[in-house]
Amino acid sequence: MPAALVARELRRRFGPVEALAGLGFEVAAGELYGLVGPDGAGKTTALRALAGLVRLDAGEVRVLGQDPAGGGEVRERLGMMPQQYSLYGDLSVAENLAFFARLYALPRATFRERARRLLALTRLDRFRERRAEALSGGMYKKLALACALLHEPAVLLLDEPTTGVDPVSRRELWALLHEFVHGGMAVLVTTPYMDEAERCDRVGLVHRGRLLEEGAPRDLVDRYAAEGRPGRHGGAPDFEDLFVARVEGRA
Ligand SMILES: Nc1ncnc2c1ncn2[C@@H]1O[C@H](COP(=O)(O)OP(=O)(O)OP(=O)(O)O)[C@@H](O)[C@H]1O
Repeated sequence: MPAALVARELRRRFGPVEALAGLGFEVAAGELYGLVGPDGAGKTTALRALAGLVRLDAGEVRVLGQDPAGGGEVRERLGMMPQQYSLYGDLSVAENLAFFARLYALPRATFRERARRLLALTRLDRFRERRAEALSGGMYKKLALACALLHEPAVLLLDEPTTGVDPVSRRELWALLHEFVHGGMAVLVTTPYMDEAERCDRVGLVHRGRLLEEGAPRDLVDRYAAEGRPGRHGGAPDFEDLFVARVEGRA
């Protein structure tokens, strides 16, 4: 089966900055893939390119075999949650969902059923009448995720979905993601958190617009440990040790 998401040799320059310098990776249906890297590594630019929102200097992206910049049907099968997700602050939780349902032209009965399920999953059902601007950071992100999932996309792109979210809500958000991935969704997530990287099926370590290393987090750490490197606390190395060593190695 062809990969749900393909990024091939992506290149993009912003003036003197080479944001993407040949980045490539693939994400299968039913896989949770994490792009991990320091600030400015090119993660957001890669995600936006996959959504067809960045003009590339070279390389190509494919979403379910199609070019997302071509518009049309594939856009409808794509969900995206950018870092700054704009909900309507003066609308309630329920009204925000209804707004996005109209945007996706969902039939009323379909919307009702999905909104009910998403509100239950995100545990926002008790807050359906609360205005979005009065939600906590974690609840706001969960509502954004619910809005991005309302049209049941086959592919989901999430840019640092848990930044500013408390540990309990972070855990809930990840549990939700795993549930959707079990259902066959392809999910690409960027994260600056090492513990989150470890929750992905596979991760790509991005630095200066390139992939330094890729694989299942456990395999990457095992490979690193096999090089005879100790962890920062003297014990076995973990993902954070690997990350710091790889990035510093290229500094
Ligand atoms: N529209 C733009 N105009 C100019 N420079 C840009 C633009 N978008 C990104 N860049 C630059 O490209 C580089 C990669 O940025 P990008 O946002 O993709 O990194 P990132 O890995 O997502 O980092 P962060 O987590 O800090 O957002 C950075 O140096 C950034 O300043």
